[in-house]
Amino acid sequence: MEKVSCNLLIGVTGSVAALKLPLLIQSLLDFNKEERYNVKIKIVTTENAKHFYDTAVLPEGILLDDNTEWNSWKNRGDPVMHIELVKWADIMVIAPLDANTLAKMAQGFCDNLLTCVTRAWDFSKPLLFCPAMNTKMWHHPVTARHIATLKEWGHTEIPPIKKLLICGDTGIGAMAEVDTIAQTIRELIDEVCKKGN
Ligand SMILES: CC(C)(CO)[C@@H](O)C(=O)NCCC(=O)N/C=C\S
Repeated sequence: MEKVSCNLLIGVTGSVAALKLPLLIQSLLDFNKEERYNVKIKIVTTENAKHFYDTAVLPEGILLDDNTEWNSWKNRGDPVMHIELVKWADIMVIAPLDANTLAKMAQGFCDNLLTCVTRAWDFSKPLLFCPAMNTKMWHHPVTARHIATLKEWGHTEIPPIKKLLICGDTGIGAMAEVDTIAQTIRELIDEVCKKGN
């Protein structure tokens, strides 16, 4: 059986939808239960995202944050983590992508590990993003402008859905369902990731 090896870089930002991170990671690791997949995952988190999930439920060593970057670079010659991560990744998926990081990406800001990765991204590789925000934020005119900018660059949106949101509003803004995201990634792995070990 020829295995498909794939390095998945998962970005997570400060929407309440980040509570779904452990579920998404488990869904992706479950691919490896099938003989044909050899999926490796690294997670790049923003500081705000950490408010919404429990790091203890994630596999050891999978989570990278701003401190990881600063602790790994001390002197000339040391690897620069955000550049190494761009080289390592075959696919990047940011789930959820909150309004703040969407704006930073669209404007080229890079003030943390996650936005430094996206700012140095290799556009020959797929980058998917799953917006998630309050529905009033979603409908603010700047959101469509930022989404359009990312799409112009060739990034792929997995669109938010309409739900009763945790603040009591009902409307578009909820992150796409984990199954939708996992299935989209699975199809992409088959398409872009190298065959062979
Ligand atoms: C949290 C979850 C996944 C529960 O189904 C869903 O409501 C969602 O994606 N919300 C993201 C929107 C958001 O950040 N709202 C913030 C204020 S209303």
